[in-house]
Amino acid sequence: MTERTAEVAAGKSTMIHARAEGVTKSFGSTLALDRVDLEVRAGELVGLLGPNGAGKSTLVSLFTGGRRPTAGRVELCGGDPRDPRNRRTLGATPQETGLPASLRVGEVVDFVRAHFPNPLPKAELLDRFGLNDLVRRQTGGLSGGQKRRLAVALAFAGRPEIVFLDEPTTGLDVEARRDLWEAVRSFHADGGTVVLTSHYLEEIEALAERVVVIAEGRVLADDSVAAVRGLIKVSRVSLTSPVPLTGFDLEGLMAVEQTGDRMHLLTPDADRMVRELVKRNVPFRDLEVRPTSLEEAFLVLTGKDQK
Ligand SMILES: Nc1ncnc2c1ncn2[C@@H]1O[C@H](COP(=O)(O)OP(=O)(O)OP(=O)(O)O)[C@@H](O)[C@H]1O
Repeated sequence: MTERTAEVAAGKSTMIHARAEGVTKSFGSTLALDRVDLEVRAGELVGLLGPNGAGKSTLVSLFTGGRRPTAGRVELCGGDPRDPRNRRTLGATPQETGLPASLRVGEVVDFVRAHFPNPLPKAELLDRFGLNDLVRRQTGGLSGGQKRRLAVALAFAGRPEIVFLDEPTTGLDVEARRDLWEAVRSFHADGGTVVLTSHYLEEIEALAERVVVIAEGRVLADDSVAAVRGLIKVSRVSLTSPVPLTGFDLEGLMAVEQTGDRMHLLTPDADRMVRELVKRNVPFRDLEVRPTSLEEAFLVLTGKDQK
């Protein structure tokens, strides 16, 4: 166990690896990030969760020095992420990675490792990310999932202290996804700091202890996985009723949507909602209950789906 690992294991680490303070980023008239505050301490594994266009990739690109904030301050390892000296211990996999098509997997790994003073041994890197069988293959001929695995592996080539993984498992099959999770877990167990983005709470749940929920450029929640699960656990109770539901004052109703003659009631507790409907003598037929998607839960959370 390294000194840092021991410190992290003992919960003593207060070192901030990445920090955003009042960060705003605009692209023309699009406000991608709106006064975001976030601190990532050494040894943490943080999941950034949010729907499409929430601002996750933009935040990652600010932390990794790819972009500059419009307002506010971003720090990586105590300094400006745009200064290469502060990126020496950084590893990153952006959402889309351009790999030189004519180079072989082994050559790309060699090329990236050569940029670091103390890289991970090639065999270990290939092994951890299941790339052994692909070493002699040109990257241009790899499948989307294989390219993704290589791109994520490259983030770990220089033995980083902190890695940013932007939707690392997109396009991976179940087995490859599990292998990748295992590699991330083992990096974290050795004291590494991880920030990963995802659309899926399940993915973040499999890895992270802390979830930062982002929607429309703002941090909506920063909490444990269990707390966030409670926050975004929304069910949809659908029914057909000959009468409008307004006026029934149903307890636990977060929002109502209508498609044709079907009414969809969004609620944190579907059982209670069904009891409410019966108690208040609401006439209904064809009752159906299902969990909502994360996107729907976010609409409710951001107040876009008012009753
Ligand atoms: N280079 C750019 N030029 C213009 N608008 C941009 C640019 N990059 C991002 N945006 C906009 O900023 C907002 C946030 O985008 P971002 O890619 O950060 O979201 P995201 O949460 O990563 O989404 P996804 O999950 O779909 O990748 C979106 O409205 C997007 O269209």
